[in-house]
Amino acid sequence: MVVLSQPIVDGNIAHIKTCKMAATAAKAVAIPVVDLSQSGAKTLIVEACRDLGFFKVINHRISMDFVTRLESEALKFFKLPAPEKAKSGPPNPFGYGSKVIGPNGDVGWVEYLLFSTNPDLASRNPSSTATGISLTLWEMVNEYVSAVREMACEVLEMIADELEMTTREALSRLIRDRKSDSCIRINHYPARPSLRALTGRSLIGFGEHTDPQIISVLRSNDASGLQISDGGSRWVAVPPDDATFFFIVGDSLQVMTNGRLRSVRHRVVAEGARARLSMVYFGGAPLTEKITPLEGVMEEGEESLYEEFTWREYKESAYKTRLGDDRLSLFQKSAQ
Ligand SMILES: C=C1C[C@]23C[C@@]1(O)CC[C@H]2[C@@]12CC[C@H](O)[C@@](C)(C(=O)O1)[C@H]2[C@@H]3C(=O)O
Ligand SMILES: O=C(O)CCC(=O)C(=O)O
Ligand SMILES: [Fe+2]
Repeated sequence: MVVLSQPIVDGNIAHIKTCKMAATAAKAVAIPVVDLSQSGAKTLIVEACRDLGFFKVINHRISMDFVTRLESEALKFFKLPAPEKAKSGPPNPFGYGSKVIGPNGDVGWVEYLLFSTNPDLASRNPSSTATGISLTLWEMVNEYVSAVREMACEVLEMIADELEMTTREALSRLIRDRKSDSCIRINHYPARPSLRALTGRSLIGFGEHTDPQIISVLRSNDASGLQISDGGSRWVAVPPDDATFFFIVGDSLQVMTNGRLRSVRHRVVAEGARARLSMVYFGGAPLTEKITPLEGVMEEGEESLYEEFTWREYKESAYKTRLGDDRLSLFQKSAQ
């Protein structure tokens, strides 16, 4: 028998949430575009981080040819038979996962690879020898992380500069640190063309959430699905753009700027017609680092909106929450 297409994620979808197609009808909000080669970039970045917590960059100097090759290599992994992929799982939290997101019962129409880039946690990544993950994929992911981290540092330095922090490196040093607790996730949302036609609803690929780290850098192929919250009750569809990188403000950056920059809720709706592949680098602080408003940002006499915590404390707390929970509210002073 010739297998023309294999079910990339196994059978039953009954437990995955759906949303009405109407909810996905995008409000016309322009996604801010920042040209990194322009002198006014830092002002535009900070404006976008205050308004939406989200923007995309052009003229970023990362080779798109390399990124496309990495994407094909990742797709080769996702096309492997399920038992081969399962050798790299279950995610704990790192490794291959299918439908299950995190440890607390969240599910979505997604399969993924999640790796830590923190050398101290490397032993928790799937071992490169027995997993179905090719050596080429490992090497390319590492090279990608280095390039994207550098771009994230450049952006964080512009933010520090614009907000008049004490040094340009006040933020970037945290993710340049050898002990930076960062990770990379490759998400694959298989195509499922019949669903929308049959039910008029779309499957939730990755439920709504904020990213806990400082900043996330997202790149996807040209399949749609990503939506961001406008801060109110509306979802804004983000038109895919495979030549750019999207930046997402994380909870830690919201705290370090005492709420000036805001972490944005986002989700992926698996629209079904085309498979979506996204790669997200999450830039996090070292585990022992205090996540607290930074000097230079605060006005005289201004108090922190948050209790003091380390990244380790925040991360441990985050991993006890469901994906859509408001994790920061647990640390908000007004909450007590
Ligand atoms: C449900 C969960 C998945 C998550 C850990 C958590 O308990 C809550 C935060 C989730 C999140 C969202 C952003 C990133 O994709 C992620 C890797 C992260 O750091 O926080 C995931 C976690 C995960 O998938 O393990
Ligand atoms: O796949 C995407 O486009 C977004 C995924 C995401 O938000 C995440 O992995 O945290
Ligand atoms: Fe996210």
